[in-house]
Amino acid sequence: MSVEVFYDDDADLGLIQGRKVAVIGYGSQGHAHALSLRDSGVDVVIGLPAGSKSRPKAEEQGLRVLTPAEAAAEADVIMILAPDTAQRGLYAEAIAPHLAAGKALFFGHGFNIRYGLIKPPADVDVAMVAPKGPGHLVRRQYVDGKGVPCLVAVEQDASGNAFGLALAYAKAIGGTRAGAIRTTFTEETETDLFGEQAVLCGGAAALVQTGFEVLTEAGYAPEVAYFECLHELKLIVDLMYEGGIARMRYSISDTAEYGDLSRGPRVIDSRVKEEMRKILGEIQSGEFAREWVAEDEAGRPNFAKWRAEGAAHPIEETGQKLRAMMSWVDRPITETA
Ligand SMILES: NC(=O)C1=CN([C@@H]2O[C@H](COP(=O)(O)OP(=O)(O)OC[C@H]3O[C@@H](n4cnc5c(N)ncnc54)[C@H](OP(=O)(O)O)[C@@H]3O)[C@@H](O)[C@H]2O)C=CC1
Ligand SMILES: CC[C@](O)(C(C)=O)C(=O)O
Ligand SMILES: [Mg+2]
Ligand SMILES: [Mg+2]
Repeated sequence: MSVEVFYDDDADLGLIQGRKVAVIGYGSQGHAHALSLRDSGVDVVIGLPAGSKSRPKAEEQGLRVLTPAEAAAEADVIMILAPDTAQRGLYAEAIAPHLAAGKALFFGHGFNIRYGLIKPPADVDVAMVAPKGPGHLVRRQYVDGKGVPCLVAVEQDASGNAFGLALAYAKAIGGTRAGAIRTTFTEETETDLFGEQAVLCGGAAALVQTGFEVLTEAGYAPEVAYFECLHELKLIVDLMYEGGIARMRYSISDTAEYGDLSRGPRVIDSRVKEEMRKILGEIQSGEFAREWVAEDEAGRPNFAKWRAEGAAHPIEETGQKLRAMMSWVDRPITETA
């Protein structure tokens, strides 16, 4: 099945330049969207609670900051870029009372719509512009005249041109420079959750930590283990990113390639694939969403415990020492937010 991809020439920037956009939240995605929308000539206002620690960051960039309710009342396109778990309460308190026919409600991820946590009225457009990359990269690419590919979806087309409006928004943040792919809220949500849990974040972090543990428990120096299991991963992934797995295999030695082909499937075996299928099933059935919402409502006890355990893993201390020797690597986490 082929996907539809849209580029700059397919999008009419005028559609979003003619609207007032409220960006609710000013974190990883929020700052990138807001600054790039503004630089694309769009009238932007930021919505943040009175005590939010993001307020000074937005104000330093010369953006106008209101409360979420004030911003939602003023704007006719409302992009929700607060944490997924905060969105349901935020929507009920600050956004729903200010939605009116003709307005548009936008998301950067489909979680709350896919799992029925937010149910917008029928007379507003509901769309998604989801960059396929972290917010800081979205902004950096925009500033460099490039873009991060986006997924664009429409859940509800009250105006008859919700997709055109979403494409215009994607253009304003640089997404159509790289390509905007049409999808659905369900496809974006389920694949995004699966990717971050099984491969990109959960899978990759567990693979790296486990490799590091096996080497150090066998008596090898943590510094050497760090290079082998974490540092060089970027170099290998960069090759995959540029030309796929085939390009990576072309660049590595024959010895590495034979080890890759003969041993890789033993590490990621049929048991791992079965577990990945179970994880996908939990996402599709809503089990993961229910678990995460309940964890959040309970004050995130497991999240805090697992986060602390991860931070205390010996690979972090080794990495901190080694990265201090690599001035070109130890960049601050955020540059613009
Ligand atoms: N991180 C990423 O790169 C990606 C994120 N997404 C999606 O984008 C959305 C935003 O995620 P992300 O950018 O990571 O979020 P962050 O955690 O980086 O930032 C959240 C922002 O929302 C603010 N905020 C918190 N609570 C509220 C509230 N009740 N009302 C208004 N603002 C609030 C925070 O303020 P404060 O500083 O005060 O906490 C902060 O400015 C999510 O839907 C996520 O799934 C999609 C693609 C990639
Ligand atoms: C991979 C994590 C992500 O899905 C992302 C940056 O795209 C997220 O939710 O942060
Ligand atoms: Mg993602
Ligand atoms: Mg995600």
